[in-house]
Amino acid sequence: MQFLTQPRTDLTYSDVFLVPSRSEITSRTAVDISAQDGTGSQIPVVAANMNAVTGRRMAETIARRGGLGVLPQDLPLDEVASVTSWIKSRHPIFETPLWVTPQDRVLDVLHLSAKRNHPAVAVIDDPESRTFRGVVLVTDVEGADHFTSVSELMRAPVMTLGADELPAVSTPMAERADVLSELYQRMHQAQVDYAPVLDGDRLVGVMTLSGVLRSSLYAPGVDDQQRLHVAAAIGVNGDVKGKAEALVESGVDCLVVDTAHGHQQKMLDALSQVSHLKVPVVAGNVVTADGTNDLIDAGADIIKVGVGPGAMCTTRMMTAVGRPQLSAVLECAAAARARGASVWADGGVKHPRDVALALAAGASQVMIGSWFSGTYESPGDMVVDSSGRKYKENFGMASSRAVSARTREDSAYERARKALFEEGISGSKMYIDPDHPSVEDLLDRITSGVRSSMTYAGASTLEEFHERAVFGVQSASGYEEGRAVAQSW
Ligand SMILES: NC(=O)C1=CN([C@@H]2O[C@H](COP(=O)(O)OP(=O)(O)OC[C@H]3O[C@@H](n4cnc5c(N)ncnc54)[C@H](OP(=O)(O)O)[C@@H]3O)[C@@H](O)[C@H]2O)C=CC1
Ligand SMILES: Nc1nc2c(ncn2[C@@H]2O[C@H](COP(=O)(O)O)[C@@H](O)[C@H]2O)c(=O)[nH]1
Ligand SMILES: [K+]
Repeated sequence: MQFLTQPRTDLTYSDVFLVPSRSEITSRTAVDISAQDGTGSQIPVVAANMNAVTGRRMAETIARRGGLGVLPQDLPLDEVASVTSWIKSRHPIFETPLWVTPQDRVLDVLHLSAKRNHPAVAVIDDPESRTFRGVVLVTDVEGADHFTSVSELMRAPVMTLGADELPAVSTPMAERADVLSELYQRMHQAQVDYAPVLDGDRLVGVMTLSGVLRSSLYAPGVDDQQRLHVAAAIGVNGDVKGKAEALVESGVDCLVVDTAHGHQQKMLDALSQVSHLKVPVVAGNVVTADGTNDLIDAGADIIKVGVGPGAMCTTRMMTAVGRPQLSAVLECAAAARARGASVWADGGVKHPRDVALALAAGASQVMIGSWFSGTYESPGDMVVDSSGRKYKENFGMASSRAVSARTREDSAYERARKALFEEGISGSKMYIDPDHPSVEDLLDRITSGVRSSMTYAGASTLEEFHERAVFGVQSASGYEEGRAVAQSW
């Protein structure tokens, strides 16, 4: 990468733009956006290890589209093991259905319908047999009496699919896309946007119309047994070796050792406890070449970069410590690349352009928290405000809310002591974008933005994107000029 003119100050994403250059790439779909950092991610997007961001649904959904979810360090080990085995039992192509039984009520359907962006909930006899009975449309339950039973509203689906009609995950991508594009046409013509997938009379999945399209475009992120992959985080305290080994034993594919100040002795000690593990080890957070080199020396494969850019983060206001994120990524990526290691750019991403900039600056992947918390798939409950807008609550991992939950078992004194060092906000409303309510909608926007950005630079891989990128520094009005104008001036 290069700058048009060498900057004299540290910069963040909004401070820069990318200059287009001559391109031989004929289509935005012809570029490869898989991450080359040993994680097997097919798109360079990671869901952050934050309690309000990544749970089982987020990790599953993002892996099906080629990204990676990191389960937070606050989940007990047995819970991580159960979530991991659940994710690994999900189908890499069929979407996971929301289901109720005929005895359930409208209330149950309404509660479930906020969990995924599906237009219907399947009805099965019972969770063991999973014998398929019909569907309840979300539009049918809206406005219905909350205690009406599912059996009264249930209807036959317009279309069902046999599991053997759909391609297997081992089917080559081009062949898979052919089958799925035909299926898309069939569903579109029949005006069907939701089809249960059956094996005999057993419900094994669903395909939504947008899911069919996505499965033809995105390859899932899988382990060596073709099961969806997942990462998990640990902190630097306690029995790091024991915890890390237990996570890997339970099937976690990538380990993230995470603390606010990654360039500290406790982190180096923690890394010495986990470098024998046969999964990629990510460590952070740091913002300097020195920090990057020390963590690589201690055994990390991937360095997580970012102090203070996070939307829930008050570190810079509390301590003045951190560094504008683009410069942090540039410096750490250069250091890591010189050692054959990689960096993840963590925090501060609000638009697809920020992802493109981090990748152009040399990151192998980009970690996103708050933006993803305002989606159907994040773990929080959907709340409706007084004006009828839907939102979810988000909070920082160093906020009093997270710290008081994390230190539940400590003595009152220890809890009070730890509560003093609050570096995050406890309550933030993340509104659901009505046009892009699902994390998959956000992934569509991010990946199409990145693909397009790469072709403007004439790059067919992320490696070439980093090599060819030309950055310019812009004024605040330069940034403003790039924004769309929603009404006349
Ligand atoms: N990327 C970022 O900018 C930041 C991210 N976070 C996130 O918050 C979560 C909690 O992290 P964390 O607060 O590190 O908690 P951890 O539970 O991981 O513990 C951090 C340990 O490091 C010690 N420590 C020494 N110096 C510092 C320091 N400057 N800041 C924090 N701990 C320090 C602490 O000791 P003692 O308590 O005795 O001081 C404690 O033992 C993580 O998910 C982290 O990623 C938090 C802040 C910034
Ligand atoms: N200083 C703090 N940083 C935090 C806290 N919780 C999370 N984080 C960091 O933010 C990123 C995600 O950034 P976002 O802009 O996408 O939300 C996350 O991965 C952490 O590194 C916190 O309480 N304080
Ligand atoms: K911030």
